Amino acid sequence: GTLPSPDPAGLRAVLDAAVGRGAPGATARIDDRGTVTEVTVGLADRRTGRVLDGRDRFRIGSVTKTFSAVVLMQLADEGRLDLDAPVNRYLPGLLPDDAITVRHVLGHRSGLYDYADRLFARTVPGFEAVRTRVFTYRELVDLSLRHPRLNRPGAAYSYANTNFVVAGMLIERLTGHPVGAELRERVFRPLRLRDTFYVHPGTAIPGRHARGYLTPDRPGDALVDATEQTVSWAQSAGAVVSSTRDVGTFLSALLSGRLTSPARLREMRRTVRVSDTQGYGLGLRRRDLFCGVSVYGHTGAVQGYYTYAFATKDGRRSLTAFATTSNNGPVLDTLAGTLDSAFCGKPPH
Ligand SMILES: C[C@@H](NC(=O)[C@@H](C)NC(=O)CCCC[C@H](NC(=O)C[NH3+])C(=O)[O-])C(=O)O
Repeated sequence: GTLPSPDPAGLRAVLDAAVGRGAPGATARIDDRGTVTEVTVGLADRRTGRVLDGRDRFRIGSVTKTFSAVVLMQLADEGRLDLDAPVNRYLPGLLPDDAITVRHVLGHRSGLYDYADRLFARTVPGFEAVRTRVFTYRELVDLSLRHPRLNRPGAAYSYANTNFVVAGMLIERLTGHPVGAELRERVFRPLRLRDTFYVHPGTAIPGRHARGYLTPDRPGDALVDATEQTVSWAQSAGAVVSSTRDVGTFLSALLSGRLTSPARLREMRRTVRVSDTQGYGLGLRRRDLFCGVSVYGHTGAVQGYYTYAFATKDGRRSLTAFATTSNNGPVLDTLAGTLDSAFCGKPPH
């Protein structure tokens, strides 16, 4: 059916609230079959006072997981990957349990522990300890395997960055190319995503970008400029840099069936329950909004940057929003309101 019109005033109110709760800047872009609504509030750089621009690039964090999943779904379409095969068939001896399949990994049902929980138990020291470090995939998986698994393979949803590190290892093993090269060839170039880069292990965001500020755990402590980091702790789980326009283009292309076969797209959208209003498919989140619309995409949280990137099931309308802080629950919860403004229109009075 037809969606309510987007609510630009509501969108601005949400972004103003996010800035009011501690984000230096926030921006959102709705693309409704070519009709674009864009709202931007606050600063790109607190030191120089440069104001945020809707075209500024930023770190999309776990929205990267959707990009990595697309590469593996394409390999499945090409007959080079069996989603129900054990990961260990392609990466012998990697995981302690042959029963963990590729599908379990892409749906966060492997039970593998999320090493990021340990790395970032103390937010700022944890970040400072890894911000210039370069990890191998194997080191990250080994960090996870030091801990007991959370569930038997396939038995439950338990989010872990480890799963999309394994996804990156699968991409490199199956193609013989680095993840960045596969993302460029299969997604960035075909869709002409000129603001989108897989940046690892370099720490600099290419071109004009928003600076990201990490909120410390202790209230009142100064924000930490987290813009430059290797994101080596995440890589194929979180290292893509992009823009609101490019992420919207990507999600619309994916959900309108331009990146995979219809069968693979159906598999990506087949979700397991995360909560009453949320599900997780393969590298894809589903959120059910109060107005009865379900949207598909991903959230992101990398030091200094929160992202919401979702689109309608057919990809005809997309919303990409980011705020230039992280580790700030009120900002993350506030930013979720961009979905309501984008897909549910004006709230019922
Ligand atoms: C949530 C999102 N996940 C991601 O984007 C991945 C890449 N990020 C994380 O797992 C959080 C790492 C800690 C961030 C740090 N937090 C702390 O350090 C907390 N002690 C921060 O907020 O910057 C998703 O999949 O939806």
